Amino acid sequence: RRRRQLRLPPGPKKRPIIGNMLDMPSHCPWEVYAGWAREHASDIIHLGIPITGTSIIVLSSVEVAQDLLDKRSAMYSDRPRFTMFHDLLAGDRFFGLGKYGDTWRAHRRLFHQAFNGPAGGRFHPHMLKYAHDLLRRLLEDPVAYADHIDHVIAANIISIAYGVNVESSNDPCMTVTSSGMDAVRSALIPGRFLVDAIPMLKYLPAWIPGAGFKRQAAQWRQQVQGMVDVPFDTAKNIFDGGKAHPSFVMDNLRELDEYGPRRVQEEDIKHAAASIYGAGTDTSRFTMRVFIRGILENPEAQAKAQQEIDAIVAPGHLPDFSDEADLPWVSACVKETLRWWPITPLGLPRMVHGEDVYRGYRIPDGSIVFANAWAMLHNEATYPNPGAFKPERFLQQGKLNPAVMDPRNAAFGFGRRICAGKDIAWDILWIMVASILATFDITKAIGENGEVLEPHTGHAEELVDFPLPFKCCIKPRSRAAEELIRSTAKL
Ligand code: HEM
Repeated sequence: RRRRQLRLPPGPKKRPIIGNMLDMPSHCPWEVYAGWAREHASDIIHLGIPITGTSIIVLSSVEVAQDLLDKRSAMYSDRPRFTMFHDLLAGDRFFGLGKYGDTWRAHRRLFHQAFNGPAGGRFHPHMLKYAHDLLRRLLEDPVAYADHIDHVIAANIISIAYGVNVESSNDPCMTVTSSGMDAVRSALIPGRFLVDAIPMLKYLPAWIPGAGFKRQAAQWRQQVQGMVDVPFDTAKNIFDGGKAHPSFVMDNLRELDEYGPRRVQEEDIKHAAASIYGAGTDTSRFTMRVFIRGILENPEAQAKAQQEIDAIVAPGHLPDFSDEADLPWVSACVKETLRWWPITPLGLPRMVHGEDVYRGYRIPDGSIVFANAWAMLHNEATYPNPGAFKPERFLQQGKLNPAVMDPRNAAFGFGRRICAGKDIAWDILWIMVASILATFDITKAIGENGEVLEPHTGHAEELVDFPLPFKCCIKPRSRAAEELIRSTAKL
């Protein structure tokens, strides 16, 4: 009872019954939340809607996020449930959005074995091959750069997950996964389905007028099933035919063959593999788009990174992972990309289990918690002039400056549910950024009358926040760069 008398964290004034219902931002909520945190001088704020029983906590500093999501992870590691997505579509099969329980633990373990730290190095040859494929595509058709990034990232992730080589966007592995992701994205749009606010509606029969969401859910369920089954079955057929390319699925199938289902289950391999695609594709491809957008803001950074590459990488060669330690400018560009425009600005939501007390404030049981990565990565005190794309902020005397917070500490989340692919995500981004900087100049597009076209600032706010495609000019740096790209081995 004493706990219940404690104050909630500060936040915008609540009206009777509806609380903050009318305050809920529909546009860039991360910026609005950061403004409220400043206004109330508190890096933990609360929003509530008593009539629906909704309680939202927003964390705006790395310190509070670590205190709660890391140090009290037993209470803060679950995800909220959305009736449309969880009950009618996908259940807990995608562990990143699923319950904090045994399935999550089993899938997370498989990820850990495959991707954490040095383990992810096994996939460097895949990443290098696809980075070179991107260069070839950019050379042939630079205008469609965004499509090439989308294709190559998706193909790269499929090859890491399944060991299947997809060359064209019409490959069934590519079309089913992309259609499955469309369904996942659509089902998770906040506020789109009444059934998320009134879960009882899920019991309506599908034929009843007004129950169109159930028919929609049935169609999306099939798309999601295709995304889970088709690439896995393709990989299994190749594996059963006696070939095994290094990949998440084939490595685990081999383990299943050797040790039986004691250590790993086929269903877990299959669903965890779908999570690699589900969680890794949009995040990585949109972050690459942010990189291109950022470089347009700061041509000097591009020139500096290129000078560094020219000094370190031998003529006639492209950057490789072994160059990473000697290319701090390239790493600074990737860090600044993650900081400048975090594509998951509010991370992925958590749900609190049990009443908690923090800094004298009451955190109600069942609250939804957002770690506002955008606020942390745009904090003036940590990153002066945060709205500018300035990779140099991470450098001191030509080296990475350890005193400046690594944006990975916020961009990939916190605690036990921190991004399970953060190490390979970094590697995929790093090698693509290094390869592009080594061979291309990216500049603003030129209009018909020779005028410089400023890239628009439009962005899409879905599950992730990302720049809508913008025009730019991507040209090989020299004849030698062009020849180097043409000389790379085809997939
Ligand atoms: C730039 C690329 C990426 C960004 C910015 C990113 C960001 C995030 C964030 C913010 C979370 C939520 C963490 C939390 O709740 O605290 C997350 C979760 C996750 N990410 Fe990533 N991610 C990226 C790439 C990837 C890749 C390539 C993979 C797969 C190989 C991946 C797999 C996952 C999974 C499975 C989860 C759920 C973890 C769990 O709930 O236990 N991510 N990611």
